[in-house]
Amino acid sequence: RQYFVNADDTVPEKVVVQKNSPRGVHFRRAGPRQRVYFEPEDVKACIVTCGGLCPGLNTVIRELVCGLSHMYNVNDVFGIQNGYKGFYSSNYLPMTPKSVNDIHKRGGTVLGSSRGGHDTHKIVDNIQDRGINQVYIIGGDGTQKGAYEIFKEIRRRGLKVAVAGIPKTIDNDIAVIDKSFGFDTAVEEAQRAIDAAHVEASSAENGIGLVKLMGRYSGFIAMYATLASRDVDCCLIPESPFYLEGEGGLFEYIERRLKENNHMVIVVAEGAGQDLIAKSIPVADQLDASGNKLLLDVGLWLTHKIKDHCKSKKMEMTIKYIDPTYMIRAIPSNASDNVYCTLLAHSAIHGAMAGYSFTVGMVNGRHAYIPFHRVTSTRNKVKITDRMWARLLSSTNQPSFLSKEDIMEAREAERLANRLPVPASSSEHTKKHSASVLSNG
Ligand SMILES: Nc1ncnc2c1ncn2[C@@H]1O[C@H](COP(=O)(O)OP(=O)(O)O)[C@@H](O)[C@H]1O
Ligand SMILES: O=P(O)(O)OC[C@H]1O[C@](O)(COP(=O)(O)O)[C@@H](O)[C@@H]1O
Repeated sequence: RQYFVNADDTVPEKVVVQKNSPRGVHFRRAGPRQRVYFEPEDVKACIVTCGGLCPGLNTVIRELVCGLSHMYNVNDVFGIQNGYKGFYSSNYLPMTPKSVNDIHKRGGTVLGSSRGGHDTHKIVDNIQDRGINQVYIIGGDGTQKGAYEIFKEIRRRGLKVAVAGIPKTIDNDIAVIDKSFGFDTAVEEAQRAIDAAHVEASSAENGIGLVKLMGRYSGFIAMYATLASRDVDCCLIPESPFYLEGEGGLFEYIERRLKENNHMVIVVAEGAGQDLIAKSIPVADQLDASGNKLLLDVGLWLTHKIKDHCKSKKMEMTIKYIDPTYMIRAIPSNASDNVYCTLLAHSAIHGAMAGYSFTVGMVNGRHAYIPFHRVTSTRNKVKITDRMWARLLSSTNQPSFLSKEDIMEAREAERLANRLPVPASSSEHTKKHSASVLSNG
């Protein structure tokens, strides 16, 4: 992880508030001092939330409004309602420290959110018409891509406007940053669903509790919730392909586990096994308003598959499927996420007041300003060749579902992604594979 901070020439390595004076705030970075770019009395700021919900959205909104007012005496702050389209389709909502005082105790976002509706020109026209000069945008990777488009258009028009992206992702799939706000809360809340699944499973003969957790492309919540719980016997994530039938397959493991323990708990991330479902239920891909692929319900599919398998083996069993997705997303953030949200909001304010445009985030434990394109060009995923996944496998004792070739391919993909040299011990297979990947670009 070498990107942290100073990856763009407009981005300071570290900005620390040094002095709060009526004429403006001075900043210190590793080197020379910097005057603020905006005089507080000139600032007109707006805040928007886009994409799916995540615990902590209201805390970030609250801290942006209060931070601007308390740290900089900026009181001209507006909320954009219902995501990007709110820039041009609804009225702006004036926000004061008083009006946002209690919102962090509620889940969701007081501003509303939406998918789709990103029209760069209309958005920047409205920013320009209304004289807004600081735009705080809270959302996931799609939102940050949108923020980058807005920033580029603002730069093209030569406007004196700072765009600050605050990454939100309950899936923890945004690259570069250590973790997203709301993630801790989500893992904690997932325990309640896992506990319920465990109680149901252990109260029945051959009981199976199946819990689906979020994670379209990245299985972080499923992995951490499994590691935290210790009641989970099997965790399935998108990064680790699995199969049902035959030696080393999921059915064989289920049979064994039920024989040994009489019950079991399975956690599945929503993006796991999508290729298997598509093979058994061929349906055309559907997209949401933002262009994200709509996933098929792996929990429901797996429930039916397990039932059918047990029936064919004349095995009595009970399976209870729990999908707590929206319950997890909708709760307010916990104490540690509240602190993290506050720090993110404050960093965003300091950076914007200094005139920078960036995505803010914690990188290797330091608050950093990151160029938009660095967080949107890749996705953070669980590395199945890394020790965290190995720890999970040891903790659950589940099969890895991986062949030797799968592991070598995963290592090779990781090596190519990190541009590392071919290890001396690497087999001919790996060398051939890397040569073919390189020649295919
Ligand atoms: N490539 C893109 N360029 C511009 N705007 C985008 C892009 N991708 C998504 N958006 C906009 O960002 C918002 C949120 O995107 P979405 O993918 O739904 O959620 P998230 O930000 O959580 O990933 C939507 O309003 C969508 O139109
Ligand atoms: O709110 P919707 O449209 O049902 O979307 C559900 C999706 O939202 C998420 O909770 C978060 O997704 P985003 O990061 O794109 O907002 C995903 O885990 C889930 O697949």
